[in-house]
Amino acid sequence: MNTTQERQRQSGGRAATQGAIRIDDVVKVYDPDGAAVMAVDHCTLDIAAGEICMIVGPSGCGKTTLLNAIAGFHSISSGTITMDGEVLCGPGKPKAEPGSDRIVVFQNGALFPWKTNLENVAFGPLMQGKMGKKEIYEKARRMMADAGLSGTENNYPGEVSSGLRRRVEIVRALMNDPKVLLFDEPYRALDSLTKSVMHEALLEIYYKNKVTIFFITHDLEEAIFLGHRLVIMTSRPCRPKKILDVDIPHPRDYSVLTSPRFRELMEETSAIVHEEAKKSFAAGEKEG
Ligand SMILES: Nc1ncnc2c1ncn2[C@@H]1O[C@H](COP(=O)(O)OP(=O)(O)OP(=O)(O)O)[C@@H](O)[C@H]1O
Repeated sequence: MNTTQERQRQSGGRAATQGAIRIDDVVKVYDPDGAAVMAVDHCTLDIAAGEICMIVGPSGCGKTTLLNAIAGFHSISSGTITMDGEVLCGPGKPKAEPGSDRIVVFQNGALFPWKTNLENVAFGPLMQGKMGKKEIYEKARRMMADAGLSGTENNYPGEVSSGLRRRVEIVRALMNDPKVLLFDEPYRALDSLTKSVMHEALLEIYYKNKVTIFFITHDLEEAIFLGHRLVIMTSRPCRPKKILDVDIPHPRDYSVLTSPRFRELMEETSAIVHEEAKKSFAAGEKEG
């Protein structure tokens, strides 16, 4: 079975056909004429369409720098990033154009508190003006229903639980039909019980939408639970130190956490993560 078929099997059937990201020999040096901070060091990584790719690495290693390069928020110094074979940034074009095909999901606090959940979800497409208002609201209601948000359409974000708010934030991003969702440690401050609710919500929404997910985390358990693949980065400057296929089939639920394979994968990876964290600590990187 090839990798795509395997991924298709693992993700529960229908495979995504768009949103393949290739990071090819990317280097990023901040302030090259001054302090010259090298954040990314000849990093190469292929992410398949519809893959949940978890990026794990110590504080300050350069994970967000990579995410920002994909999103088009920052330039790269050399190398190339492509999406579905098209150059996002590379030689002669150091910075990608930000676009609705790659959306950073800002979790917690990014909703307009004075708009209802439905109005928040419909906001982006309404502003873009590419679809009719009726069509947008129909789509918004349908996507909210798919994400378990029926009945909350007319509530304001402050009136629903934080779990439901975060679902609204993801649905708002998905309204733009992105190929890739980018998450930068969305659940870092949450206790493990709340996190587990968030993880299940994210997977539930993912199984219906199958976009590519680039997800940064410090939390190894979270990474193995959610990801098709785990990319463990070196301490700064970052590049993949170990890439691991998480061979636990999707759909997953919380029973996975106590399975022998999950524990094996934790054991296989925790020493590497710990080693890089120690290097990063010794180099004086601070908790971001
Ligand atoms: N605009 C900038 N100018 C100079 N240095 C920067 C800039 N942005 C980030 N850096 C440095 O680049 C390195 C990588 O930063 P980045 O935010 O990508 O790391 P990270 O792995 O996402 O960290 P964390 O997990 O703590 O969020 C850090 O040493 C950081 O201080």
